[in-house]
Amino acid sequence: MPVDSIGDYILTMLGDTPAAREIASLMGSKVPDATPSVATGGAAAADSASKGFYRKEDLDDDPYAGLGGGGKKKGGRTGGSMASSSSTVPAASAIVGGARVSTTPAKPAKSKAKAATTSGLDGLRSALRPGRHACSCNARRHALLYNCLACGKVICEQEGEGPCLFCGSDPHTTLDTGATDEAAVAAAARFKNRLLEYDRTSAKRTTVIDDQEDYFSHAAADAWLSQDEKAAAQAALDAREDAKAAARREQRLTFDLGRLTVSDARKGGLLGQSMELEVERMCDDDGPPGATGKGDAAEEAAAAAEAEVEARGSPMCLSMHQPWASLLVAGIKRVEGRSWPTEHRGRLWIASTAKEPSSLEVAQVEQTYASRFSAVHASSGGARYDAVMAMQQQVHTFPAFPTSYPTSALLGCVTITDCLTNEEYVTRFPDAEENESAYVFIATRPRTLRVPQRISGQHKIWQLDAKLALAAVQALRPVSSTWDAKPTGPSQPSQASQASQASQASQAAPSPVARGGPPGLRATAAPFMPPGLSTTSATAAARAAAAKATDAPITAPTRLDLYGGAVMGDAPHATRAPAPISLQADRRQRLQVLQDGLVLLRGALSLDVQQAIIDEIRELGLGPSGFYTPETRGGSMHLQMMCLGMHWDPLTNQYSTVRSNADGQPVPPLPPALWELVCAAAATASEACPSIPDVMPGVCLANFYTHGGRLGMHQDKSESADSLRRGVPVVSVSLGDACEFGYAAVRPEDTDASQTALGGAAKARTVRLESGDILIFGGPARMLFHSVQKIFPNHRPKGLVLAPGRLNLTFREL
Ligand SMILES: O=C(O)CCC(=O)C(=O)O
Ligand SMILES: [Fe+2]
Repeated sequence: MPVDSIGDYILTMLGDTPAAREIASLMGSKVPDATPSVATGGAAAADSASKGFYRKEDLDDDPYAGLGGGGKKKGGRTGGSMASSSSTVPAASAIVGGARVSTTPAKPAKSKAKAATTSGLDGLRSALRPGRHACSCNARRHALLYNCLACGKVICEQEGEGPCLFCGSDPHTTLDTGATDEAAVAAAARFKNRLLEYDRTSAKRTTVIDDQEDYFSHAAADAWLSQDEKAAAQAALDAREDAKAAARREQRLTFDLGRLTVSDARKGGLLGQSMELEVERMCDDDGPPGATGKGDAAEEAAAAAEAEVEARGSPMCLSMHQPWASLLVAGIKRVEGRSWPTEHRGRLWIASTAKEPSSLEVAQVEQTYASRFSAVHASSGGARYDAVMAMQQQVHTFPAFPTSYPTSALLGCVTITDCLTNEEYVTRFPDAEENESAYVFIATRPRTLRVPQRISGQHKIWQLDAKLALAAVQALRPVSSTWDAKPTGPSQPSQASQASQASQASQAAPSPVARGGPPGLRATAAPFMPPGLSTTSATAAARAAAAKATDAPITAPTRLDLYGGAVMGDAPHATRAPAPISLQADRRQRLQVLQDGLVLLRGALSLDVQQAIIDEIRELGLGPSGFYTPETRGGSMHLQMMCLGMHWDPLTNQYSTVRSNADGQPVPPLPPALWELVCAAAATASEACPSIPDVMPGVCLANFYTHGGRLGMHQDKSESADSLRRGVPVVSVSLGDACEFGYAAVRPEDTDASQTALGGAAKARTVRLESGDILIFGGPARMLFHSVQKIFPNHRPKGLVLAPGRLNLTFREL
């Protein structure tokens, strides 16, 4: 097809639109001059009849529709209303709501096509049909009037003013609604202005200035300084760094190996105290290595005092035959017997003699200790207890036997806390290993040397070379020694200590021990206290005594001493051996079923057993993971708490292996003897109330309430979903002053009847819990709400040694 014809074809197919004309003229067609005023709004209507370009659909429906569709030709004017005009009409101003179409005769196509080309799209905007017609040009072809306020459609001149041809809404109504509401218009204007203001100031407002930078960077990087100030600050910084570097080059340090100190010659002062202290802090008899001592000022003071005593005096050493020497520093053997007493307290180095033990001798001794461990282990719940503790990673294992028993060697050290006559030893340590010597040295905090040092020993307790001791201290390794029974018992000063003191008093110069050191390290008439805890307990005792006088709650950070300032000697039963922790024989006769699943074992514990439990808890409570006052989101609790087995965090309501909300300390294990007691109590309760299942307690919360103490209504529900679902009981042991214990199936202020499904009365009831009672709530009563409403001061068994108040232990299975 010739190119000309293509142009014609385009005009035929696309209609006489300016765009089509332009294309056709580019293709070389002789485009007739449809309108003299393409650029000013004229339409092709006038010439369309002769050229056949004008099509009805193009105008009736959509100006763009003609581009794609065919249709019948239509000649002449489009309607009587069509105005005749040869002038150029400003599109936007002259034509609103109507249309003006030029009737000017056609001019040569070429020049008009050119005019269309030069005028561009502006020229297209004026092609209007008379009247209002729906148009989808989006004001690209016709001049823009406004947007429909209802549907947003772009209204062009072709559509004209009036109800929207798309959605039908009337702009006047729409506009009127807003326009008459002056308040709304003003608010909208304010809002608009605010947005514009935000936009204008956005960069300024969103600039981040890091205030913290001051703390973490030097002045030269301070965002608040000007360039000059920054430069000055940088110069000062450089000068300081230079000065420091110069000073470092001149540093002279003096290591005093005798006094275990490091000093700076220029400054003329001590830089570091004894390096021993660090090692001392790592080792403790009352918990796993590294678990104690940190952060406890009293213990640090004790260790410092011990080191000071040693620094002034001389390190002391005891020679022992193998295999006992190695077993002592390995924490397997816990005491050492001699025919002579000693006044030595504190660190005692242990050296082995030259006598080689036979393999039979070693095997026999090891066997003796292994069987002893099995006996202690079996009496404390054995495998079932192990299973629970292993789950909580608190495995009680027997310390490993030494792999060798070197002779003539320095092996390690222990801390001597006391020297007892044999009679005293048997009374105070009825469960501990046998020893028939006239005097028994109580050894704690065993530590072994990584590499034993060859040495030739002397008799009795002798002075070790200070330099060797200093080197040895750094090679010490703590060992766990928690497997054996802990010393418990009366608080009289040992006769052996008195004998030592008497002999010491007769000497002209006081011994280092008498001159200094914490009370527990001295041979005084102080009550027996576990090593490392003495200062803490003395301070706590003073505090508790003060609290007793004022009956004020004990909130000081010093650990609570459950003896409350009393000494065990005050108690009538104190001279007797501690009772094995078990239930009273007649417990079944005094059992009360308060409701299904809620059982009270009245008087389940004898006075001696109550005291034994208090003693055990007191010792743990004085330790680094002892009693503290928990903070909840609502403030401090009105009690002091210590957790055993796992730590209950009141902020998260969850259990953790360390005291997550307090001091990060690890949690002491659940004492095996208490574990057994709890299993037995739950078993007794379930005999009377079969809805109560067995319990394998993994955690104990010890709460101490002073006379003003209390605990609000709550459920114990931090345990696992499985434990709660099975209704595994909570076992609660009451000691000391009686209390009013409230319980209810629903929280009293809660009227939600759905909760009565918990069983029992919805109304709160109370029961008085006395010292030695055990309350068990499990099965359908497991989720009971309960509270401690008040403490009855001095309502307690006579002779019980416990600070004024109530001690409660709740045992739960996780
Ligand atoms: O002290 C008591 O008798 C109750 C203690 C208690 O409910 C708890 O520790 O959750
Ligand atoms: Fe509770």
